[in-house]
Amino acid sequence: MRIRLSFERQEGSGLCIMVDLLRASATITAALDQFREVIPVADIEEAVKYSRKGYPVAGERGGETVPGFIANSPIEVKNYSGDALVLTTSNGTRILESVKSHALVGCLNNLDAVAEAARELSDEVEVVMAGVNGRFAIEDFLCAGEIIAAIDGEMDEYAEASVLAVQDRSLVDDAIRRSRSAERLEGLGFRDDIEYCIRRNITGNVPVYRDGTVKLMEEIRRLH
Ligand SMILES: O=C(O)[C@H](CS(=O)(=O)O)OP(=O)(O)O
Ligand SMILES: [Mg+2]
Repeated sequence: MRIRLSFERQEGSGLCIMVDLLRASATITAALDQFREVIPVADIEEAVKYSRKGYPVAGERGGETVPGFIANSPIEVKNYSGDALVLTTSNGTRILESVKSHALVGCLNNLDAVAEAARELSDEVEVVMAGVNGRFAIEDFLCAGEIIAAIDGEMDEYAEASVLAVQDRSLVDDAIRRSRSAERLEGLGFRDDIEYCIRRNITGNVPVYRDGTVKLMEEIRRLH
């Protein structure tokens, strides 16, 4: 298994895992307990169009919930259910929309499940850290490191660095809690989301982005 780590953009064209720990990856992973699919859209205007058609819509900019939308929050989405949830976020949904073919969505909540799915689907995987508006985000790097360690394969140097960075889980948790993203979210009243996002392996959900929509891997298998 060959594993490479990239920032913000998929470099290759095969299977990738999009990692946006705070919070798009966790929100999508949780939402698929409540919705059959999540439709990621890059801009608020597009989300509003869906909203006018009656779709439930979630999203934020800079962490602040768009007025009238559901928060980009793995905790808050659990209060809603339906066929499809439309989601627009500052980073994660934008990165998904730029993916060339298909992507798994990875976070700490589904760490082992997403690693196992990657091993099953391909002998080569690219982990893509979302970052924050073009800037490196430590929470995505550390989450990527845990996922890459769980996949266990031949790594490029960037991937290896991320694995070396996650040898001590309590240091990882501290760094995530002290991250710029966590500080911003805490200031906006989303402290519980940070604690939720840090939890490992609380779900077997493996979201798969393909053809503009995200569904559970088992749902895609059922349909094909
Ligand atoms: O809503 C979030 O947690 C972040 C906000 S920010 O861009 O880090 O300010 O968006 P996400 O797309 O989930 O990184
Ligand atoms: Mg983020």
